[in-house]
Amino acid sequence: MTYVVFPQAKQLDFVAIGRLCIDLNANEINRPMEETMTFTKYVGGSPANITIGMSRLGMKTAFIGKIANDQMGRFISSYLEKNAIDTSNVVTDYTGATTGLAFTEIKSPTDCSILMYRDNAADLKLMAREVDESLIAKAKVLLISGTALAQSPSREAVFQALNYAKKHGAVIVFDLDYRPYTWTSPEETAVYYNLAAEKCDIILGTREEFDMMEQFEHNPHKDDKITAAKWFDYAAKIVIIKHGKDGSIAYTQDGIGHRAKSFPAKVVKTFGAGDSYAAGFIYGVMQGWTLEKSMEYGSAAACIVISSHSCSDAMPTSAQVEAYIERCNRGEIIVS
Ligand SMILES: Nc1ncnc2c1ncn2[C@@H]1O[C@H](COP(=O)(O)OP(=O)(O)OP(=O)(O)O)[C@@H](O)[C@H]1O
Ligand SMILES: O=C(O)C[C@@H](O)[C@H](O)C(=O)CO
Repeated sequence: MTYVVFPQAKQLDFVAIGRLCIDLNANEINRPMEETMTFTKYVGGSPANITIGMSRLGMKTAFIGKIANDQMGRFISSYLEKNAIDTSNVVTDYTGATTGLAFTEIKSPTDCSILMYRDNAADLKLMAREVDESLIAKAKVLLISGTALAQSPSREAVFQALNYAKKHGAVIVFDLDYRPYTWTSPEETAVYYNLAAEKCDIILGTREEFDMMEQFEHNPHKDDKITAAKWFDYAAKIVIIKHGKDGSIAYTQDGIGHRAKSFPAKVVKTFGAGDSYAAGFIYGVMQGWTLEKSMEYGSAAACIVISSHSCSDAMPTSAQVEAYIERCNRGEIIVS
């Protein structure tokens, strides 16, 4: 059963818009930030990570975003280029904005948090007029991510990208990626998330992210099926609700909830799971696979990333995902 039809004639597989930043991941893991002395630098930001993941899986990708006019900004653009991502629409800020930094604290494999430095962040300065219509016109998929909606002018840039994607028939994917620190109030957040979600074909988020969007609605038991059903009255064809290590469920317009098996992982840290899952899942549905197989692929990609130190750098190739699934099937990954 095909739930989403991708415009196959287009030359670019995937373009994402939004956050490009730096992750500084603690080297001394299993201790609090107060006791952490050294960090390793990686490219970060959820949509950037997903694009890197798509590129590693062999897709033709591009990114739309804004970087600071400094060494960090140049590090980000050169990393994207090394990963075969088209950066022609990654523009540079000249107002003195800085690159967002995410210091990650890894207290234990299940207790991780992110300490953000995002004042005057360059990625949120992207303007609607800087979004290249011709790039979106040639893309099969546009991915938006919620954090870029948090402030103007980046918010308008995302809505402009959505207009172009609709005009040119790209499939639109919304990764909710809710990071409270860049928003001013829960009401503002819910309003803009809902406005954007109305336009999207595939919506991916955690239960908690959908709870945030539903704060003015009646879903007392946080029922995934009720959550998903709302979006089928708009543009959605697939709504995925993620539940961490308990896996995920994908709802389709026919009311069916599709579940896939999840895999064991020797977890180093939990962040990055959602980004690698998104890359693996979108890759799968673009190959014409069943939702179950695509979700399984996303889950295996997520396991690889959460078993690693980084998010972006650990994004797997197809060979790595397939090898991981085979190792799991042979019972070689045992989690104590
Ligand atoms: N501990 C785990 N063990 C195995 N698989 C996991 C684990 N945590 C997450 N996953 C896989 O990754 C998918 C996405 O994880 P999760 O629901 O935590 O997303 P997320 O909250 O968006 O991630 P992130 O922490 O990157 O924001 C899950 O559906 C599951 O397949
Ligand atoms: O910007 C953030 O919120 C942190 C990201 O850079 C980090 O890579 C992550 O959280 C992955 O999902």
